[in-house]
Amino acid sequence: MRILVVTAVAAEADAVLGGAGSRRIALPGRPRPGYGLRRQGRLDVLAAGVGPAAAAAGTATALTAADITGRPYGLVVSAGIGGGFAEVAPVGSVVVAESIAAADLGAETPDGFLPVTALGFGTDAHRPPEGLARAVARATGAVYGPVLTVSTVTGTAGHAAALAERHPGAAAEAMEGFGVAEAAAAHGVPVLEIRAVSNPVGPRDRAAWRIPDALAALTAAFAALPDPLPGASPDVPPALRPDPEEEA
Ligand SMILES: O=C(O)c1cccc(C(=O)CC[C@H]2O[C@@H](n3cnc4c(=O)[nH]cnc43)[C@H](O)[C@@H]2O)c1
Repeated sequence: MRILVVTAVAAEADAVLGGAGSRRIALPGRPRPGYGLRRQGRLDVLAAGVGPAAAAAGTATALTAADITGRPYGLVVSAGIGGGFAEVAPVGSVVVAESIAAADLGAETPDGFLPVTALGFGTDAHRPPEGLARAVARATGAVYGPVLTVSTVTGTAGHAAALAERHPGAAAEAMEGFGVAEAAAAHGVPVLEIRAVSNPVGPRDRAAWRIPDALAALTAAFAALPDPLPGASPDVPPALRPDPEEEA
C-alpha cells in the first residue's frame, strides 16, 4: 500500500524519512523552496507548509496527481511535532490521533465557542480507522487520544484549559491535521495523525520547545510502524472504489 505522509516543514519530513535515502518526485504546481514530495519505499513524504490551508492544498494536489497517474494512495498520515496537553502527553512523547478536531473552526459568542457544526455547516472532526490507529499507537508506544488542529498556537494557560474542557481527553494540538483529513476525506482515503510532542500546550515559551528531541521521537515512531499496516485498506484504483451514494 502506498502511503502519503504530510508534514508542515522540511525538518519534519527529514525526521519521518529517518536519514535514509529518498527520491524527489515532481508535483503539479510550483512548490515553494524547501517544500515538496520525496519517495522512500512505500512512503511518499510531502512538506506542504504550516497551517490547515497549506496542508489541505498540498494533500489534495498529491492525492489528485496519484489518482490521475493510476497509483492512488491507500492511506494519508499527517505527521510532525506538536504541543502536548501535559497531563496526557508530556514533552518527548508521541501521540496517535483518536480524532482530528478543528478546534477553532466556528464562532465566538458571549456564551462561548460554537463549533462550525453548531452553525449548521460542514464537519468539525474526522475519525481515523480505530483498529489501525490503535495498532499504530501500540507499535510506536504512543498515547492514543484526540489531536486538535488550531490556526493559532495556544499561548496561555486559560486557553489551554478551555480547549481541554471542550475536548475531553485532548492529547495534543498542532496546525495541519484537520486540513490533511479534509483532503483525504474528499478523496475517500483513510487518515491518521502522528505527533511527537515538542512543547506543552500553555503559556508561550518558545525557548523551551524541545524540537530535536521531538524530531528524534518522530523518527523512532516511523521506524516502528508495522509493515504492512494492520487493517489498512489495500490500494483500490478510484474507478473501482464504491460510490457512497449508490451504497446508501
Ligand atoms: O525550528 C526548527 O528547527 C523547526 C523544526 C521542525 C518544526 C518546526 C516548527 O516550528 C513546526 C511548526 C509546526 O509545529 C507544530 N506545533 C508544534 N507545537 C505546537 C503547538 O504547541 N501548537 C500548535 N502547533 C504546534 C505545528 O503543527 C506547526 O506546523 C521548527
